[in-house]
Amino acid sequence: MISELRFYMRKLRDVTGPILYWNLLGMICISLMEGIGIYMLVPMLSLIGIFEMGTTGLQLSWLSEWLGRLSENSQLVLILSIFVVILSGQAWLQRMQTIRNTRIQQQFIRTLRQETYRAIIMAKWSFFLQKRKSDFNHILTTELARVSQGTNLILQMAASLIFTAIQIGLAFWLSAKLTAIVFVFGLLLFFVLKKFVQRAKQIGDQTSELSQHYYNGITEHFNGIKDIKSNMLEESHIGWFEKICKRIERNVIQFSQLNSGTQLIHRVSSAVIIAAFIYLSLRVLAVPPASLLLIILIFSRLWPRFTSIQSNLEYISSMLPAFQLVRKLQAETNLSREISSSTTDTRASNRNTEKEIHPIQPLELMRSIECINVTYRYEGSSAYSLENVSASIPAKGMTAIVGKSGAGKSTLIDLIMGLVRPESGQILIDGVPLFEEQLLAWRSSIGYVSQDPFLFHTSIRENLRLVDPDASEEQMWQALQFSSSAAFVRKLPHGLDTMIGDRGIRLSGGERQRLVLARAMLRNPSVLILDEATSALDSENEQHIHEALERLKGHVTIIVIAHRLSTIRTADRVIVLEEGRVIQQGGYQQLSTDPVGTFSKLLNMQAGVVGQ
Ligand SMILES: Nc1ncnc2c1ncn2[C@@H]1O[C@H](COP(=O)(O)OP(=O)(O)OP(=O)(O)O)[C@@H](O)[C@H]1O
Repeated sequence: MISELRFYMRKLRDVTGPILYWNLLGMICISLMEGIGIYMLVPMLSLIGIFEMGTTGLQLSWLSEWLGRLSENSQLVLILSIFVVILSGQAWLQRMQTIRNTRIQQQFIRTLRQETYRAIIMAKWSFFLQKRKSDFNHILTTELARVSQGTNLILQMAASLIFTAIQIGLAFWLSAKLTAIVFVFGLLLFFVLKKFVQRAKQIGDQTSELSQHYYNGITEHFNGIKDIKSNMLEESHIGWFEKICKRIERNVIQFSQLNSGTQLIHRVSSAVIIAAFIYLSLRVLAVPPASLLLIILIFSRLWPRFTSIQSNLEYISSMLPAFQLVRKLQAETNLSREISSSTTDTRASNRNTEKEIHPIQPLELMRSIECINVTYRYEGSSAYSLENVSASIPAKGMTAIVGKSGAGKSTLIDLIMGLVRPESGQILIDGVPLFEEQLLAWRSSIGYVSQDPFLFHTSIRENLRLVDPDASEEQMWQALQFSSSAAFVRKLPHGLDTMIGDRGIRLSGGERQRLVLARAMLRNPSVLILDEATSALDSENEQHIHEALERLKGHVTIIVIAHRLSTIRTADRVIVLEEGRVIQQGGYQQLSTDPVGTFSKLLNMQAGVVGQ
């Protein structure tokens, strides 16, 4: 727990720099002023005649001597004026301090947010394969919000500690003996209540776990809403939701019970201690009433500070799991960084991020992509998804990868794109092994169109400009024409400015894929990889895509994961995969006429299905 706090305090200092020390200095001023303001009550009370400063044993004779030179009225006006000036100044400083605290907190949390987001997004693809995406959403929203709240509490706690130290100092000056007694009682209570702080941490752990559960659950439910509705699974999901909501409620109440419990103990003990003090002072020690008033004054200033420190400690402990989660995720992502040189450094990310991410010169594929004895299995899986795969993909030609579902087509593509690395074997680009250093250059030369194409919830224009912010209107229409999307985009209510995605126009799977194809082409890729949609394209669209690919042949290296073998009639090369192995490769004509080969069987099967 302490190491966690120390880590974040160090980070806070690194992020905010000297402003943090100014903040601490401000706190000291404020507490001094507050303390002086409050303890000025003593001379004021003595003026009113409630008690004699001398009788309290205070070292204030110089003050009373000095004041004695003024008339009684001037004394009162002077003291009250100083009182108002000090407390107003303190209020003004307090305001500045609050604003500075917010600045520090926001700067820190913004940095942490950017750092975490950057670290996640720069991680390797294999990292994402092992993680639930909703965990990232959860950490970037809920847990970071808790960290932000926790940071605020830490700053408050630092203020509280400084205030308390100064108050103790001032109180010591007024009466060392009394202060020491109050202080010892405070410390005693702190040790008695230590286990409450540990319990707060346990409740905080549960909070993190529950909110992660909640987040994952709702993300999954809304992703699968169509299945839920069509299979009438609403009730079971509502049941789950109600259960988790009740657990969250219980968790929050538990913390409130704990926190209010320690507050109660503090208050009750405060009443008991002060009553005991008064009794002892009056009956046993016969302390004069003026000193008694001073006891109450000191006690009433110090005790609430102890209470708030205890309460703050409990809150911070309950937030610590959020700090731990963020730190753990950052550590994991740093280990899974795509390229060791790509930075997650805060200062670097604050600079021109755009340039830092894209300074890469794309590669130009000239001869071929060769897979040599490539073997791969997913982490945690005992079975190989690809075993000893050797295949050749000629540059500027069209290569089709075919095979049944689960044969390993997507895995092979991921390896070729360098998204995952082979367990053994090599991928050669123009005869050169695909090393980490070239990875981004290689990937930036690839245009990839996935089976389930992704478009952002914004206009078509913005979606296209993602890959080339300077693309002209003409270039965009050319790309749309090429992917046979131009006709349907023209018919949309606002053409290129039509909003698409969740709350915009709903496009069909085929239309989405063609738009993503247009986007990929705007990038002018050296290699185009198309994971053909299994069902999204009707025969007319399929024909359009086929024509488009034909037009590209000879200029761009095309790799198609083909589910419909009719699209690849003109492929220069076909690679047939089965259970992670290459069982055939060659030209379309050659393989389709091989009567015993798997490819001709697949062709016959599809022809049979189509013919029915
Ligand atoms: N993330 C993963 N973790 C573990 N195993 C996986 C993962 N992704 C795929 N696999 C396994 O690897 C094998 C190859 O999968 P892959 O997705 O490459 O096949 P595919 O030919 O592309 O299938 P489809 O045509 O259905 O997309 C399958 O047995 C699959 O279960």
